[in-house]
Amino acid sequence: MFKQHFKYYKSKNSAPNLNDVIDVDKADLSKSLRKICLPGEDMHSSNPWGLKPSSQWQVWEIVDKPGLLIIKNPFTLDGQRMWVIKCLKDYSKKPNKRNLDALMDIDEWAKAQDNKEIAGKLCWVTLGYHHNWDSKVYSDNEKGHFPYDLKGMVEHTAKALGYNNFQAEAAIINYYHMDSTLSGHTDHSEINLEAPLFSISLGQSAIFLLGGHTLDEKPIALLLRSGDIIIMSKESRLSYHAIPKILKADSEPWNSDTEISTMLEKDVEWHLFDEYLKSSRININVRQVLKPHQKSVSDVT
Ligand SMILES: O=C(O)CCC(=O)C(=O)O
Ligand SMILES: [Fe+2]
Repeated sequence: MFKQHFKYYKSKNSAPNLNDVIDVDKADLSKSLRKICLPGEDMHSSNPWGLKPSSQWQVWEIVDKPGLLIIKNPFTLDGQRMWVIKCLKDYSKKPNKRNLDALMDIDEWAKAQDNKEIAGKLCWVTLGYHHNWDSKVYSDNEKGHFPYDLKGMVEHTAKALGYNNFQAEAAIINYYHMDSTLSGHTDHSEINLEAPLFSISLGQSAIFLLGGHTLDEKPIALLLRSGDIIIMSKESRLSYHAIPKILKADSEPWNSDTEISTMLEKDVEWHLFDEYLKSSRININVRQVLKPHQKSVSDVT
């Protein structure tokens, strides 16, 4: 079931029909979505993470997939730009682990940008407890610094949803091009499988499939736009999911002309990032690894 749907949406020969794709911007699909009222206290105060006050967020649960939540782009224009720049320029530097390490020694995204071929080869970066792509096991010896800013933004978002004790301890940044896909998988390496998983989309749009605990269950398809945050919690935390297709964005909230960016003058390099985003999507996938009182992976007390 899951694989058929993946193949259908991935198909390059014929453009897939998007009628069944849940889109939070389409009122007629509202029966697929249930509005969530935030249990956390309203976070009015301005924050350093480029997020609008949580009283302005629109949060939905997918009716057929309890525990799968989507926050429709809660970022300001500058907030989106800030996270794009962090993902491309800061987090892609050593000593963070990157797929580029196996390919070349290059360390500056801006330098790599002079050479489009190199910039295009950046596929993933891991932060904090590094995801081990082979063993899929986290280890205390394979742990880097988890950026304070990303930790702050995700834990702030978690609190707004009522997850007061969420700890951001591991992240994968995925860099997609228009023909990239991510096949069906579950994320089950974390010791703490009760903690939700936070996933932030930037740049071009994507079709996200979420099925059940086996590949036999029919997946739902959800359209993810730049700025959207999905949360995989409860029954959906261990469900199969995939990205079968990257779609051209119907708008560019990272270039909104209704909001004035204060970064425009400051960041003369923005055009480099803007150029990259024209044909790319970035996903920040954040997990808690440890149980509440655990100090390390090896702490079994
Ligand atoms: O790109 C996405 O939205 C999903 C990424 C994902 O599932 C993962 O990194 O485990
Ligand atoms: Fe995943």
